[in-house]
Amino acid sequence: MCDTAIQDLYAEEFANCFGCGRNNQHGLQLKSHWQGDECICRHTPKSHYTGGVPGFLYGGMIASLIDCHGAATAAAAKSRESGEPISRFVTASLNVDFVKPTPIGIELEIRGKATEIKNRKVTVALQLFAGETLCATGKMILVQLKN
Ligand SMILES: CCCCCCCCCCCCCC(=O)SCCNC(=O)CCNC(=O)[C@H](O)C(C)(C)COP(=O)(O)OP(=O)(O)OC[C@H]1O[C@@H](n2cnc3c(N)ncnc32)[C@H](O)[C@@H]1OP(=O)(O)O
Repeated sequence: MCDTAIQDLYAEEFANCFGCGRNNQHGLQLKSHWQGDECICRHTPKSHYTGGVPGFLYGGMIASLIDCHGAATAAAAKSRESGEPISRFVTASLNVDFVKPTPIGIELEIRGKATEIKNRKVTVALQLFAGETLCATGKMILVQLKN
């Protein structure tokens, strides 16, 4: 696994995101790492992010985890393909399927893979696991910000 998180390579002006900005002291500060042929993010949500039934995670938080990790996956995949430094991608489209209720209290693992890279546009497929259980999947289209 690469030691440096993708988000720690974002330019300073793009490092303020609530979900993954290293400069956002009130945010989740998610970290994503390239491993093999995919990108991995691990996070244990706090209990107040419940969806209303204690012990289960709010769907909006699930979407946030997928969203930020998808952006990191796109940035890493594009950088690996082009040989250029990590750049910032933003979400143009985000689709989430909630497969099973997601428990709070255990570490979640989100796995991302780029399925298509076309110029500034990257398509990413994501899976969110709680232990061995697949709880959600995502499909995203991300666009590289222009310089
Ligand atoms: C300090 C500098 C500040 C800079 C400001 C940054 C603001 C960042 C915003 C804050 C974010 C904060 C972080 C967050 O929270 S990210 C979550 C929230 N996301 C946003 O707020 C993004 C808002 N949208 C936009 O800014 C623009 O629409 C973007 C940048 C996404 C594209 O507009 P842009 O003019 O750059 O590109 P383009 O229109 O030439 O498209 C390029 C390619 O992508 C394809 N495509 C596009 N959309 C879709 C779609 N929905 N489905 C399928 N495909 C889509 C399009 O067909 C084309 O493909 P192709 O025809 O070449 O094959």
